[in-house]
Amino acid sequence: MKQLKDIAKKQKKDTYSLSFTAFVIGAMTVTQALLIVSIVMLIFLEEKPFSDVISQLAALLVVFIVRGIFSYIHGKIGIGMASKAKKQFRESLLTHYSHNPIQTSIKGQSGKRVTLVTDVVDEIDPYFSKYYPQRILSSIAALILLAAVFWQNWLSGLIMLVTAPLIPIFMIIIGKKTEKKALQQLDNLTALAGKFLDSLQGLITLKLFGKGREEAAAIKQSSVDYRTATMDVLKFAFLSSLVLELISMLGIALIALEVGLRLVVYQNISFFAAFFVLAIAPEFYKTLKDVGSAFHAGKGSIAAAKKIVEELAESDQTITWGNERLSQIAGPPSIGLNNLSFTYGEDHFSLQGIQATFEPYSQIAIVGASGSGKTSLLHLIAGMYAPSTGEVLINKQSLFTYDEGEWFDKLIYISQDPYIFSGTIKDNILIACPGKNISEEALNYAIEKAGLTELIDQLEDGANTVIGEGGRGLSGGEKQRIALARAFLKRPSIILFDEPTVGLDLYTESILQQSIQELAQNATIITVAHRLHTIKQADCILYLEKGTLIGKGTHEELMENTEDYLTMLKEQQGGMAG
Ligand SMILES: Nc1ncnc2c1ncn2[C@@H]1O[C@H](COP(=O)(O)OP(=O)(O)OP(=O)(O)O)[C@@H](O)[C@H]1O
Repeated sequence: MKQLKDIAKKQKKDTYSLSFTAFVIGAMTVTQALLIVSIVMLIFLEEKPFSDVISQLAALLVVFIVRGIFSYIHGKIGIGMASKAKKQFRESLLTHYSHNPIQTSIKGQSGKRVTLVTDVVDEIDPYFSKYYPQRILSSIAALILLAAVFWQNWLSGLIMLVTAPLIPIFMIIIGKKTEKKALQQLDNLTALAGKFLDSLQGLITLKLFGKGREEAAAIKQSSVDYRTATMDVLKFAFLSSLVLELISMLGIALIALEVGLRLVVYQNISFFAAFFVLAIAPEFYKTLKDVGSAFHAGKGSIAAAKKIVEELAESDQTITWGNERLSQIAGPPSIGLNNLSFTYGEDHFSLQGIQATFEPYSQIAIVGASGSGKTSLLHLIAGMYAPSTGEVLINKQSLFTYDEGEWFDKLIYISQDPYIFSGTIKDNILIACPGKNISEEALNYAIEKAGLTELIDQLEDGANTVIGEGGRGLSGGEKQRIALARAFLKRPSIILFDEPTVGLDLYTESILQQSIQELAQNATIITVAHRLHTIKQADCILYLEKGTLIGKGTHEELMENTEDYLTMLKEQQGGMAG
């Protein structure tokens, strides 16, 4: 609630505009009642001709129009505030997610995140578009109406004063329950989104394992839970409307009784005052009732804001980069790993005290059994994770003292399964050099070097063929070659390469080896290596076991002095280690 209140308070101009429009609406409501009462009195009690009330009727029309226009403006301001607040929440979430992209993306939960950024942020809307403007309107207009009633008949004013607080008291009681239910509903919605996306992404695996029906049942259960939670929220909404309606009817009935008795039995009130009070009372209770309904919708927004704030508070390992320049340094820098340690969390896998130095233009291979921490080490060198202790040194200076953009300009990371974005082949290659003007020749050179020419020539739209989501699919080898084309276009001075473990086609294998050799002429290459060929030709091999660096040196050196290395190679390569 505080979060939303603060955002609303910051939009000062809008709050003042809302107060002004509320004042005009309140004043117009009183004027409208005065005009209606005087027209009725002139026509029915004083039996004046129609021509005598034309000016009042014209004034009434103007009041209707002014009230309508100001109500419209009031609503519009609320909608504007809602859109600003939603933009702010979306920006905070996107900044949060993009601050440390790797850390965020490895945790999965994409479905939950997409729902938070889209549907949950949309739930913020009613607070600003309904509740906040209505609260201002109701408090200002209700005061004006109350003052008008006190002016004509203090007793009716007193009844209003006593019955009116019942509405906010009831709102608070039911609001507490609603918020809990709304939170539950959002939990179920994010769970449903996560489950659905998960099943969609793993559809083929599920089908192959014959788990389609089971998964469909799980999704059904998830959607039933969401429906139940939604019905719970609606139950409270209906209950709330019913009680608000009852309170306002009770208030109006009491006033009607009091005015009727004084007019007919005691005859101590004028017809004008009685009629005026009866015209104002429904408007007074309506404005309070409206804030009650808007309050209910606003509670959903509070629950949504809580969910977003929780997400924003969840601490990712945020990395702060410095502003030392790297772009002036020609060629690859030296890379040092100084007592580097990292953990995914308490009781999780950790890398411990890695010590190594890589000279410029060297070829480094990281080897070890599956799960020994090779990819994690590569991520640490890339600056995607922050080490728990120790540091990565670039030209003897901590990596994080450098400018982030300049560091990522210098390196390329070729993962085992390069990500293909929805777009053309050309777009997918050009992402290697964002914002740069790349000539056709340079692009064609990269395509040729990556062995993509033949594939592109076969396609009707050539490099403009749409791939990725919504487009043509690509094989694992073709994806690898797209990643290589990115590298040729970028010409990085550091290449981090997670060698594919799955067997690639022979063509891609040979292209991969040739390309890496060519790229290596101008770069330092650090490879998570699985192929004996890569391992053998490395200048330095880091051999990892359960997150610890067990051996370091050339293939021959490790063969000689690290027994586990030999055993691992024999197991991996089927006895061809020598
Ligand atoms: N986000 C994570 N949270 C917790 N543990 C993780 C996370 N990512 C990886 N791990 C664990 O860290 C360990 C090292 O993983 P890593 O991917 O670095 O190994 P690897 O040597 O590259 O394995 P492979 O050769 O099979 O790819 C594994 O036990 C893995 O389960």
